[in-house]
Amino acid sequence: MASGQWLMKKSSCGSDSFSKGYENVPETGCLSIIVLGASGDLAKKKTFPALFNLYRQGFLQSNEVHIFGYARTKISDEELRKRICGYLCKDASPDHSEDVSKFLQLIKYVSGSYDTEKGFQQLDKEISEHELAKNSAEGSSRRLFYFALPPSVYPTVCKMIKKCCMNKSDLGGWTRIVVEKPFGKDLESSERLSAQIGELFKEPQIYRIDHYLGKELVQNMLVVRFANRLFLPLWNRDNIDNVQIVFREDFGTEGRGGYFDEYGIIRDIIQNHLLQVLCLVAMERPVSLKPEHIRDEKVKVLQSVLPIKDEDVVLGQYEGYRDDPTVPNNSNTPTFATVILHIHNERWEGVPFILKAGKALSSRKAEIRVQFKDAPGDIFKCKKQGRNEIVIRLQPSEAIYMKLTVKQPGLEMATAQSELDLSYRQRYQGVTIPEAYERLILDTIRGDQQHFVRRDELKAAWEIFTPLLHRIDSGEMKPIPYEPGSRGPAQADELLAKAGYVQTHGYIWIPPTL
Ligand SMILES: NC(=O)C1=CN([C@@H]2O[C@H](COP(=O)(O)OP(=O)(O)OC[C@H]3O[C@@H](n4cnc5c(N)ncnc54)[C@H](OP(=O)(O)O)[C@@H]3O)[C@@H](O)[C@H]2O)C=CC1
Ligand SMILES: O=C1O[C@H](COP(=O)(O)O)[C@@H](O)[C@H](O)[C@H]1O
Repeated sequence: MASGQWLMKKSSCGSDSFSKGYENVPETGCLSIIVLGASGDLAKKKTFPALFNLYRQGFLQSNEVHIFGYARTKISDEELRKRICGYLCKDASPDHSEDVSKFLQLIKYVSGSYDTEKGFQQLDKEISEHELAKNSAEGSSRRLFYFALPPSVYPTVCKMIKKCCMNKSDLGGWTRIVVEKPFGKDLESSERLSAQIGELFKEPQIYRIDHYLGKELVQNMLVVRFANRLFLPLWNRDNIDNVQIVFREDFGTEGRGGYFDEYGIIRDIIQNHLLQVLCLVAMERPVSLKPEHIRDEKVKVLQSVLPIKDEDVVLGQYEGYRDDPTVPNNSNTPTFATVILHIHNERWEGVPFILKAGKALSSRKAEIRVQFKDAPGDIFKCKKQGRNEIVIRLQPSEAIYMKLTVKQPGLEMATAQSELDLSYRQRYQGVTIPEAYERLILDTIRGDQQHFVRRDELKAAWEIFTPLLHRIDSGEMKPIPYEPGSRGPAQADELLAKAGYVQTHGYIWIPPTL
């Protein structure tokens, strides 16, 4: 098995005001990872593959770790292993297959319901047996519960864990829970869910996962902003004209229509993933890299966002979305939205933050595009060629590039748009960029909450979007139909132009090839 391919320093920022009493948690020793909802889609596609990659790279040691799948479906250990096997070995090299079979042997399945004690007592028995087999002193081991489950069952599952499966943390070990989005449907339901979970678990035990916070280039945002003298004086309303944070998918809801129709694109992508990215683009410099210092700054940005105006919103629904039998024929759910947010503070007053997300569009990509103002006193008459932009391409083809105006090589004094380009595939050849889930699961084991959403952040995020969401839910605001495979409704581009975004016509960034 290869040892860690990607460099990760042991967290030095686990202790903070929220973590009092948790500073001395052991980072070695018996570890049980319990995947609740192990029979489901997320578990097989993301959770187990992330655990496998951590195992393969030596971050999970077979002499310490045991993995339990839990769900109602009655299947054997072997059946669960078969279900997930195909998702583990995408690049099936020969040494890889040995790792796969060793990893699969670490997995045990327990079947039980989510609202009765019997199954959880059985689960506790299995975990304890494993802990005993690893000679772990009672209570000194670590138990990580990953909720790959619909949020409707979170409260009962939390109760059952609290009642039947807790590690005795006062003896040095810990119990942590990782909860997936969506955390509620609006401010009220989210607060209710938070209160229910909060009665049973303390904040340092709760990891609200937003997998966009685990993406390499999202994590790079703070470094680019705060470690480069170049950007420090420019990152404000005096120099930046507008910011776009864009998510595009070139496929529709595909088999998830029932889930999606209840939530829509704003709850699925914008209120969580894109808003978290916005926080990192807009926040002030944190006092340090301690999780609470970072999260404090994120909350301040969210609390400075002004109420959303109707004229700053364009909604869309792709044609054919309602053909899905699990989607009602009269669905008002947006599959596309452009929403402009305004941040009322000294740094950002007057700068539109344009959040755009859509399904069934012409391409798949996620990026942050920071567009600078025009250079004053344009002696080259090059204004029409476009503005300076820094683009952070989250996916695909991770890259950071800066669009600049330069002299066109040749005898003429002509200008052209070009770029300074840091394309990861070219610059970091042979380096594997970890999957977001991989990195975040490792953080939960290490007790680092920096890249997880704190309860007050979540509340502030819902406060921004709840009034708009209620107007959509009640049918007061309607999505405009758009053709699948298109850019979305034309009105969204008109809104962009109105917000001040200037498109560089004729310029296309092409990821460099090796
Ligand atoms: N799938 C994805 O790509 C993503 C999912 N998520 C979130 O992750 C969580 C899990 O998602 P996903 O795996 O897709 O969900 P699934 O619908 O596949 O559900 C997971 C498991 O939960 C159990 N389950 C399903 N519905 C119910 C119900 N109504 N009551 C009780 N148990 C139920 C089922 O197990 P059994 O019947 O065997 O008990 C199922 O296998 C959700 O919160 C989702 O929003 C977040 C990001 C991406
Ligand atoms: O959370 C979600 O994210 C995926 C997109 O994730 P990505 O890492 O592939 O960008 C999206 O398809 C899904 O609808 C949403 O629930």
